[in-house]
Amino acid sequence: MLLTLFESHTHFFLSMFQKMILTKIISNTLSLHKKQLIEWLPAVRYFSSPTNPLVNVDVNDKSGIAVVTMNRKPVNGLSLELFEAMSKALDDLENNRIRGAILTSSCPTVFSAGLDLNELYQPDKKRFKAFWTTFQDVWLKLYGSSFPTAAAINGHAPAGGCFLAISCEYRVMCPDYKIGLNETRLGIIAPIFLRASMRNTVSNREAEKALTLGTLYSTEDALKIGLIDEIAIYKVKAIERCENFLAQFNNVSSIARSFTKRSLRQKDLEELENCREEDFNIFWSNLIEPSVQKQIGDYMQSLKKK
Ligand SMILES: CCCCC/C=C\C/C=C/C/C=C/C(=O)SCCNC(=O)CCNC(=O)[C@H](O)C(C)(C)COP(=O)(O)OP(=O)(O)OC[C@H]1O[C@@H](n2cnc3c(N)ncnc32)[C@H](O)[C@@H]1OP(=O)(O)O
Repeated sequence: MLLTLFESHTHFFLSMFQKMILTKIISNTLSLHKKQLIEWLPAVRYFSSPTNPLVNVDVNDKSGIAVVTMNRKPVNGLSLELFEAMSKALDDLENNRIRGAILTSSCPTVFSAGLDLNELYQPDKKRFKAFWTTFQDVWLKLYGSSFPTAAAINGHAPAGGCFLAISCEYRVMCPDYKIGLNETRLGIIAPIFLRASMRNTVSNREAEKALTLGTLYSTEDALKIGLIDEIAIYKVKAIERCENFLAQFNNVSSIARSFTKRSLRQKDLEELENCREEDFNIFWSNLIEPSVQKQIGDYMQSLKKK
């Protein structure tokens, strides 16, 4: 109660100095360790991210909500550089204690086409290792973020695109697009952390069906199975609906919310934390199989011939 009041009334006005004093007073009063208390304090400093051409972060000073826009034309293929930019943006958001984040895309009809197939085809081991490790980092930071997250899916979201959306806590999608985890259709085995996000979103039975069949769902069918939460007619509306979802947390203690989220997702996060190297080794050895390489190469050709 004390904390909720404290958060709602001080959100915009505290200076860093006041925050230090308050930290001292409250930590003395409640006999809390300073690090624990800092987690409770509201955001007081908003920022605009230094421009990165691949990821734009726009924080609304009033709501404290950040819109994170992926901007790698033509289809937001998830390359090492895009993952690095996302990883950095997620660190900045965490450090600046924003109220929530909305992930979206600047491509008019594609949220993200998933992993950049050029990273998977005839890969160089050193680069692929950096790529895979950064992919893992992005998932750990997005799925485990202390702030609430939502995805405004303004276009197709196959494979890695769907994976980013389901790592968020809420999804609003525009009509007439496709979303799903189609990895098995490409001869690729969904990695451990991707399976965790899917199980956390739809029922275990739907997750099993969707992953083994590699189904790409229409927006309407995705809503039916709970893969998305709402449909919005176009991107601006999708962002608005995500903002409405995030605004609901204004009346909830941020410490209670973030601890609860963390405890629900902890097992999945630890599962990957404990086997990052093994996860890489499994994927690397599968990826360089000649049959898998041929399948990826043929698939890339088929996309170009369209
Ligand atoms: C056992 C093996 C272990 C291997 C481990 C590896 C990974 C495992 C786990 C990870 C999970 C994630 C996996 C993935 O994400 S794999 C990527 C899967 N993605 C797809 O299947 C989507 C492919 N793309 C499309 O279906 C369509 O492009 C689209 C997204 C529906 C958009 O259609 P649209 O008509 O608007 O655009 P185009 O198709 O004309 O595409 C424009 C342009 O972009 C190129 N392109 C498309 N997708 C990708 C991509 N993923 N990577 C790189 N390039 C892509 C396409 O070829 C066109 O290029 P052009 O030169 O012709 O302009």
